[in-house]
Amino acid sequence: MKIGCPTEIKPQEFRVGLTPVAAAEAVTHGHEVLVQAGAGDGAGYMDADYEAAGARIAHTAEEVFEKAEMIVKVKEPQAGERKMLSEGQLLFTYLHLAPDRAQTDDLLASGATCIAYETVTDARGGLPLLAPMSEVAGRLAPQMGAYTLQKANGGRGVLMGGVPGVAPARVVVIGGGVVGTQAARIAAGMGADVTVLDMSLPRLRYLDDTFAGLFKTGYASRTVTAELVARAEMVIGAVLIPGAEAPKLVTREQLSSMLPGAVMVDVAIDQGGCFETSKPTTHQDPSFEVDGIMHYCVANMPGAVPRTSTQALSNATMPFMLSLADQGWQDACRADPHLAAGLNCHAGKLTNRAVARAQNRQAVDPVEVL
Ligand SMILES: NC(=O)C1=CN([C@@H]2O[C@H](COP(=O)(O)OP(=O)(O)OC[C@H]3O[C@@H](n4cnc5c(N)ncnc54)[C@H](O)[C@@H]3O)[C@@H](O)[C@H]2O)C=CC1
Ligand SMILES: CC(=O)C(=O)O
Ligand SMILES: [Mg+2]
Repeated sequence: MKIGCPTEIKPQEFRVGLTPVAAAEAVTHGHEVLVQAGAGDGAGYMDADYEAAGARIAHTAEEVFEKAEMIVKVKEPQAGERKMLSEGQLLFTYLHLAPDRAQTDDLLASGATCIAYETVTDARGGLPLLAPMSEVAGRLAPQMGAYTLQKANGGRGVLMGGVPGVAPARVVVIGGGVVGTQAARIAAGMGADVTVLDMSLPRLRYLDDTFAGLFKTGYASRTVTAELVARAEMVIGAVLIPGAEAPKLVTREQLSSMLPGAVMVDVAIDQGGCFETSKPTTHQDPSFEVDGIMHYCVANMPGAVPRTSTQALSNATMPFMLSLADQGWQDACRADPHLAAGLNCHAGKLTNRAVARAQNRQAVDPVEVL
């Protein structure tokens, strides 16, 4: 199969869809790999590294999109990239379609087959292609939040760990999955007073058994959430209902009950955000203020550490990329229902129920297109 990897064009996105190691693996499997010139620069991979791995360098994104049967990327295709997709082409990347009607329209119109990293599942109920980036974003969230908490950056002027005789910052993490767990670990490591809220009792049990003493857990009822949010210096939003738009768990009205200069880090922003006042921001201009509360809502947080993130993402995507290339998408999805769960669009049809529900559209079962 001809596999193409274009340069990411989302603002301040320096990750790349294929590492030279992944390219070499695909070449060993007998595939042709075409990488856009400079695609790996931001992550520290030079064109020569890809050539040494057996890939060819394309001068433009147009060439990659025109020649490749499968496009491997990181971020959802931007409007200009969507115009270059063609019928029968396979796109393997993050999509986050639920809150993004314009992208959904374009992908359906292209006739391409689109497999979204974030809805591929595993046998333990996890999301194996979202998890590595959730680990990165979770570990970054307290770091970004702590910077935003500094007075000069609009925050309350509170140090995460406090100092002897002065209390640490109170941090509330809503959602105790991959992002939430990593965020809580780092925030606690910085010395903050951390509570993780979730609605899943098995998850709370796991967190309590594993991290007792490091951070506290709480059941995410509206009342408990509102009480803790009102007293927190930092709130980290980390909920997920796979494929669906994030539920709004902190309303605009609640902001007036919060500490002035408190910081809300909405990691769930790529699924629409879990605070009513969130809107997506970029690494260039990451935070904004509403009613005295700072909001950090960068939708591609792992792009800030592209070297770590590219390696972590590629470790997870490589086996799936290889089975798509070796078997073709239909046989690969027939053989692996967890990969089939990643199918979001095929030949103008929407194939993910949660996305269809979020956008009030019809979906067909992926099984029908296999
Ligand atoms: N902004 C960024 O750069 C990135 C964003 N993300 C996003 O972060 C979010 C979280 O991802 P993961 O941690 O991997 O998901 P996960 O599935 O591991 O965890 C989500 C947790 O939220 C809990 N939850 C669901 N509804 C809830 C509610 N109403 N109240 C409290 N808890 C609730 C679930 O029980 C689960 O434990 C996703 O939207 C994901 O797309 C992930 C990576 C990067
Ligand atoms: C998961 C995701 O959206 C990201 O890594 O940017
Ligand atoms: Mg994202």
